[in-house]
Amino acid sequence: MKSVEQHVSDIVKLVAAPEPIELDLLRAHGSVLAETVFATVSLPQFDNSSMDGYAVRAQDVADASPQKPVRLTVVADIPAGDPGATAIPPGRAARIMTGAPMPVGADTVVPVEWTDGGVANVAIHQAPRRGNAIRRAGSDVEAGTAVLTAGARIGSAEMAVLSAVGRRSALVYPRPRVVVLSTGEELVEPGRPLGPGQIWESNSFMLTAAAIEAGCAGYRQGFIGDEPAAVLDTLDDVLSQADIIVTTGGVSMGAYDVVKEVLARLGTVRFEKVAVQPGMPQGFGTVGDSNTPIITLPGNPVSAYVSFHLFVLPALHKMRGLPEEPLPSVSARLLEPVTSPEGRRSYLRAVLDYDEPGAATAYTAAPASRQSSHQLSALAETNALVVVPESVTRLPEGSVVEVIKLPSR
Ligand SMILES: Nc1nc2c(c(=O)[nH]1)N[C@H]1C(S)=C(S)[C@@H](COP(=O)(O)OP(=O)(O)OC[C@H]3O[C@@H](n4cnc5c(N)ncnc54)[C@H](O)[C@@H]3O)O[C@H]1N2
Ligand code: MOO
Repeated sequence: MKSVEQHVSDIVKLVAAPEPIELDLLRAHGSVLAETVFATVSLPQFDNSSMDGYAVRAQDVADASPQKPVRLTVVADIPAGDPGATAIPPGRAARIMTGAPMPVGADTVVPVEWTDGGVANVAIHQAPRRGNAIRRAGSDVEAGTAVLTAGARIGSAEMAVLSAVGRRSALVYPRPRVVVLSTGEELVEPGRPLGPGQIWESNSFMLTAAAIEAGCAGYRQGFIGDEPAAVLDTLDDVLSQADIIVTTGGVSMGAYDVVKEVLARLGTVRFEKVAVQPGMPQGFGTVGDSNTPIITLPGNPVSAYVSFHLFVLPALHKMRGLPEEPLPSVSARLLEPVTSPEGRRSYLRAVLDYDEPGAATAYTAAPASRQSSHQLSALAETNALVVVPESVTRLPEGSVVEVIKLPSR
């Protein structure tokens, strides 16, 4: 049987690294930055007030106290957005709002709470230190510095930085479009009634969500029955919308394993057994004139979920322009004994907990009691995968094992 590493490597080789494109900011959300972004101006660009209050000269209010408030004439009102042309003479104040530029002549802001809030005149009853409540030009970002480096994932924080330095668009690796298609004559759309022998379809929902969680644009094509012509037609339809197609079901040994039958005829898709549990029957290749990559996962829901994380995620990372790195893992102490088939590497669903910071391993792993590949309820109850090597068939409670943390769990 093929090793897990070989299968990961084959699938990663199957997909291409992305070409960068310029995208408008909100469309760039979730993409990976393909350029380093420099600030063309300083942020803030000008000294401004960090509080609503009064712009003054510190020396004019140095003696202010509750017993002897200092009274100043207010000569101007400076809202945020003021062009900053105001000047105050000695012994005068200007009412100033948060974010408004400091007037020429003032060196300090007195918060409104330290005053009587006067409009024509103001009584100040607490002396500020010089420079109080002023945000200096360049105190956030200096002009010419890099604010984001190539490779950054554009989330809400990066969106804030890009727009604040005046960028309307960015050079990015766009999110790969992942089309998810399931097969099976027994499948019924959730929300519709079930007939005898039927089940509600879940794989395409699960994997579309997983693709979106992985930073891709996930599209649920839904599911089709076991009719080869329908499978071919549907694949043809989705080719133009997909950077990669992920299918589930129909890849084992059954008489109706339609994905295998149809794609094997197209010639470029290989079907293999990988030494893994769950997720042994796997396939990958390309379809159509566009040579669109296709990964065919097994239909059992837990097998599809685990194989997505083991085999599809690394490819999606490459397609997003991210470095190839495995999912993070830690060493943990097993809270229950586990078993595993000889010659296959098991990935057992488990709850990983941070337990005793002082102990040899600070983590514990509690394997789910339901480990069969149809027992999908265990997926939502767990957050990690315990790895049991190919040569190991049982491990007692207390064994220290490698545990992979599942993303977004
Ligand atoms: N004689 C053999 N039988 C099986 C073998 C084998 O080596 N020899 N391998 C088993 C393993 S391991 C797996 S995994 C499955 C893979 O089967 P397929 O990929 O062909 O998937 P199906 O037969 O279509 O479905 C399997 C199972 O999963 C349910 N399913 C399928 N699609 C969905 C969906 N979209 N949503 C929810 N549930 C789904 C389906 O009803 C079946 O129960 O083969 C074993 N058999
Ligand atoms: O290898 Mo299959 O994926 O267990 O159920």
